Amino acid sequence: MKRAMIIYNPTAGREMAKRHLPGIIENLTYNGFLTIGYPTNGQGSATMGAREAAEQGVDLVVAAGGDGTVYEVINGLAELEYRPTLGLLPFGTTNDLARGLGIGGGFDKACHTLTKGRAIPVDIGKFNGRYFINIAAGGALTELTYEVPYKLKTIIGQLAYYLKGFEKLPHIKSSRVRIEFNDECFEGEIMLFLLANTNSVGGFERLAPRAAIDDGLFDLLIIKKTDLVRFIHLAGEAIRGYHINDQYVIYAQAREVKVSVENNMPVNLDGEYGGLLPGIFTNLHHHLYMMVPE
Ligand SMILES: Nc1ncnc2c1ncn2[C@@H]1O[C@H](COP(=O)(O)OP(=O)(O)OP(=O)(O)O)[C@@H](O)[C@H]1O
Repeated sequence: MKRAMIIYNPTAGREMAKRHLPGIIENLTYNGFLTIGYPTNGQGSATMGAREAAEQGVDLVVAAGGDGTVYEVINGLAELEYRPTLGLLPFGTTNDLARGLGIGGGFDKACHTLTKGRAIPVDIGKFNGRYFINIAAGGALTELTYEVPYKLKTIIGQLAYYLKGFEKLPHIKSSRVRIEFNDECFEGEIMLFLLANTNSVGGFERLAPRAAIDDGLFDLLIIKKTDLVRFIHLAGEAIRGYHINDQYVIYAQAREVKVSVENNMPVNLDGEYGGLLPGIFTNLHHHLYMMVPE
C-alpha cells in the first residue's frame, strides 16, 4: 500500500478541514493509500510535518488548507533529496494556487485529483533561502495578506482582505528599487513588483497572462510610481487583463530576478511574510511533482 500524509490547517478559511478529515482518509484509503492526518498548530508546523513525511518515505503529502499551508509544506520539502508528490485540498480563504491549477469544484473532485489525477513536474521559486510556489511580491499593499487576522477570515472570508486593502490604500507610498532581469535593468520608483508562477494571484486571474507553473519562468510585473487615482484605475484594468500594455506597467518573463532596495522592503511569498529585500528570486525548474486534474 502507498502512504499519504494529510497536513491540515484547522484554522484555514472557514475552518472546514477538520470536518472533512474522516471523509478524506476514507477516500484515500479506498484508493490504496495508508493515510495519516497531521494537524498544524501554528507557524512552521506544516513545514515540520512535510519534512517528517518525507523522512518517513511517504508517497503523497497533501497540503489541506490555504496558500499559507502550501507555502509551509513547500518549505519543508524543497531542500530534501527525496521529495514526495504534493497534493492540494483547498480549504483556505483565497486558494490562489489551487485555482491556478484547476483544483477545486468541490471536495469530492479535489479528493479524486489526489488519487486519480496526473502527477506533473512543477517549478518553485527560491528567495534568500525560502521557497514559494505561486507568487512573490514587494511594495504597496503586498503585506496586507499576512496582516489580516485569521479569525476575521473565518468570519467574513475574502472580504477581510478587501477591507484591509481599503484601509491601507490612502497611505500607500512608492519605493526606490533596482530590478535586474534577463539583460535588462529597471531603476526607479515603483508602487510594487510581483513575480507570478501561475496566473492566479490574489484572487485576480488575468494578472500574469503568460504564467505557467512548468515553464521554468516567472511572469514579472513592475508597477511604476503613480498617483492613487491612477493606481486604482490600474487595479480595475488588471481584473480584465488590460493592464499589460499600460504605460505604468513593465511586463516580462524571467528565470532569475535580482531586486535591490534603498530601505528595507518586506517580501510576500505565497501570502506569507518572506523576509526582507534585497535578494535574488530564482526559478527552480521542475523541482516538485504535483497532483493536478486529469
Ligand atoms: N492551529 C493554528 N492556529 C493558528 N494559526 C495557524 C494554525 N495552523 C497554521 N496556522 C497559520 O495559518 C497560516 C496559513 O493559513 P492558510 O493559508 O492555510 O489559510 P488562509 O489564510 O485562510 O487561506 P489563504 O492563504 O488561501 O487566504 C500560517 O501563517 C500558519 O502559521
